[in-house]
Amino acid sequence: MKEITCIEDLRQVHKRRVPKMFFDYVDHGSYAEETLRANVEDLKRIKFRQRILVDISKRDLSTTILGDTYAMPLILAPVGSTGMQHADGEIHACRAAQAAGIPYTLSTMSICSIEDVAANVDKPFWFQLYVMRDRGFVKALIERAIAAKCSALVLTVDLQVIGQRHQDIKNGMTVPPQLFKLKNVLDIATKPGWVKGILGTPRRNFGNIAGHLPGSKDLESVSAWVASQFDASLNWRDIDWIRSIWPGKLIIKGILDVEDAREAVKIGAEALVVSNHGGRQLDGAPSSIQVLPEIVHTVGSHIEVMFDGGIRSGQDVMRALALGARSCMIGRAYIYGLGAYGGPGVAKAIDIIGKELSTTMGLCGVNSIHEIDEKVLAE
Ligand SMILES: Cc1cc2nc3c(=O)[nH]c(=O)nc-3n(C[C@H](O)[C@H](O)[C@H](O)COP(=O)(O)O)c2cc1C
Ligand SMILES: CCCCCCC(=O)C(=O)O
Repeated sequence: MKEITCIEDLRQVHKRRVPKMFFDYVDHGSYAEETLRANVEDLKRIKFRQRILVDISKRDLSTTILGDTYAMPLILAPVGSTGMQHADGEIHACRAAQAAGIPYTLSTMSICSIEDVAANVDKPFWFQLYVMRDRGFVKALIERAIAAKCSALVLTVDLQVIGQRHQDIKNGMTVPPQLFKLKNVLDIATKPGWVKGILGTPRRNFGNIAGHLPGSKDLESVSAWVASQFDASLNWRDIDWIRSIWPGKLIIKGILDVEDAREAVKIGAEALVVSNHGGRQLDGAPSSIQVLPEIVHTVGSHIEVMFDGGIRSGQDVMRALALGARSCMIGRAYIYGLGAYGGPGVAKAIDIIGKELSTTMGLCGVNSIHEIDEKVLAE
C-alpha cells in the first residue's frame, strides 16, 4: 500500500479488484449525476486563507460528537451492501473505525447483520434505519439495535422512493444481484481475490432484512423492491413513534432545506445530517456544501449539524467545518479503501483524511478543531 497517497489511488485499486457491477453501484449516482458532481466540485471551489509563523506544533484533531470524545470529526456513513465490496466488509469497516477512534454507522441494508457486527467488534456502533411498510419489523429492528447496544440511531429520511441509478440497471444490479448474467460472469472471473473472499464467508445476503427479500427465483429491480418494501407515507408524525421505541440519541439524515432543519429541531432530534445521499437521490438538488451555511445559521445553536457529500480529502473536511459542520460523514472515500484492501484499506482512507486535515489546519494556522471557522477561508 506504500504507493497509495490519496483517496483517488484507493478508488483506482477498488475499480481493478471488485466486480464492475459493485464498483459502479458505489461510484455512480442518480440520473444525470449532476448533484453527485456538484458535491465534489463545489467543495473544491472553496479556498483557504494561509497563515504563517503561528506555533502549530501541538495540533489536536480530537473533538466531541454528541457528547462523546473522538479522535477526529469524522464518521463512517451507512453504506448498503458494504459486504459485497469485500467479504465481511461491515465488520472490517467497523473495526477500522473503532481502531481509529471514530464512529461507524451500520446500514439497514448491510450484508452483515447488527448481531454479526456486534459479535465481532469491541465498542458500540451507530445503526441507520430505513422505515419499511412493515412497522412490526421496523420495531423489531430498533429493538435489535438496542439489544446490540448501538449508541445512536441514524434515521435516513431521503430514500422513501429511490432515485434511478442508470448504471445499476445496465449492470443487472437487482435484488438479488444478477451475478450469473454473462457479462457479469466474464467480469467476475477476472476478480479471483474478490471471489475467494466472498465464497469464504457465509454472509452473502442482506443480514438485517431476511424475510423481506424477493423469493430465490424472483429478481426485482432495486426501485421495484424499494417501492414494495419502504414506507412512502413516512412523515414527521412518525418520529414520535420511533422515539417511543428508541431511547437513545437520534440523528436525522438527509436534510437539505432550512424548513426541514427547523422541524428536526422541533421534534427534538439530537443531530441532523446535511446530506443529499451522496448524489444518489434527487438529481438537481443543490450540493450539500451549498446549503450547509444557511442551515447552520438557522439551527446550528439548537442541534448538532453533521455534513456529508463529496468529501474526498481532509481539505474537504476542513471546508465543511469552516462552514459550520460539527463533524463529517464519509461514504465512498472509505468504501474505495475497503474494496481495494479490506480493513487495512479502510484504515488507510481514515489515515489519509486525518493527516490531510492536520496539515491543512497547520497551514491555516489552527491548532484545534474548535478554532476552525470562516476565518480559515479566503474571502
Ligand atoms: C454505495 C452506497 C450505498 C449507500 N447506502 C446507504 C444506506 O444504506 N443508508 C444511508 O442512509 N445512506 C446510504 N448511502 C449514502 C451515504 O450514507 C452518504 O450519505 C454518502 O455516501 C455521502 O456522500 P459521499 O459518498 O460523497 O461521501 C450510500 C452511499 C453509497 C455510496
Ligand atoms: C439494494 C437496495 C438498496 C437500498 C438503498 C441503499 C442506499 O441507500 C443506496 O444505495 O444509496
